[in-house]
Amino acid sequence: MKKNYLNLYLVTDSDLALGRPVEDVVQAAVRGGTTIVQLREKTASTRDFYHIALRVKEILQGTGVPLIINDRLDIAQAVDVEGLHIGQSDMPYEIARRILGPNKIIGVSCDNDEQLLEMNRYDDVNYVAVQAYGTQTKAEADHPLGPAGVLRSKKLTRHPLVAIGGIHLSNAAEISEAEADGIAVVSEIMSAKDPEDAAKKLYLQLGVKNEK
Ligand SMILES: Cc1ncc(COP(=O)(O)OP(=O)(O)O)c(N)n1
Ligand SMILES: Cc1nc(C(=O)O)sc1CCOP(=O)(O)O
Ligand SMILES: [Mg+2]
Repeated sequence: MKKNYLNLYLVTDSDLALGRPVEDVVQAAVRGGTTIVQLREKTASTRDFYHIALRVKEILQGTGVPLIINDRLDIAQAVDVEGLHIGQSDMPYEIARRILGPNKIIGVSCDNDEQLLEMNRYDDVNYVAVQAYGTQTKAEADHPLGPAGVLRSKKLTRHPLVAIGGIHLSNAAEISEAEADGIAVVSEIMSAKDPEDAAKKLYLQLGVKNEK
């Protein structure tokens, strides 16, 4: 896996893909510099999610871009992807780690300082995620921190930090400057007319942290 693999984190949502197959958007986004992809398909059936994951895994084969599954430990295992993203209502971290083993990436969403500090108990968390700004994409996301709060979170956590929520071309640089190790986006890439170009432009906002 590449150093700085968290830099430009695409989280998918087929419903926002303007009718295009999610794998086409992923492929274009990776051409544009996306460094990690999470399949987040909240409305897909288990069978559909499984088949999308197989297709996206094939597309990412040989690119060095890890594939992460949102929420679904069973699908992460069945497709043997690189990792799993869990939040505070999902499988507890230590159970997911025990089942997936030491070599998989596991990222954990933290909605407040207590949850960030709780994750500091574990050496092997690969990253934590916090909310940057308000977003239309996830109705339940209601804890935006802004750049100052992202910087504060970075100082509280001992793990790499990903910021997500309302990140677009116009504000990606300020979140990157707030010492986030990665910025995660859904709509900015999934709903872009040209996802490759959208990823390229975002990548350029990340400055020196992108050195490989
Ligand atoms: C990179 C990243 N950060 C945060 C989330 C949100 O996870 P969660 O709180 O479990 O909410 P859902 O995505 O499951 O609705 C994420 N998926 N990815
Ligand atoms: C999946 C997700 N999680 C969030 C959180 O705050 O935990 S915000 C979010 C959606 C982000 O979408 P967009 O880039 O379109 O704003
Ligand atoms: Mg979740």
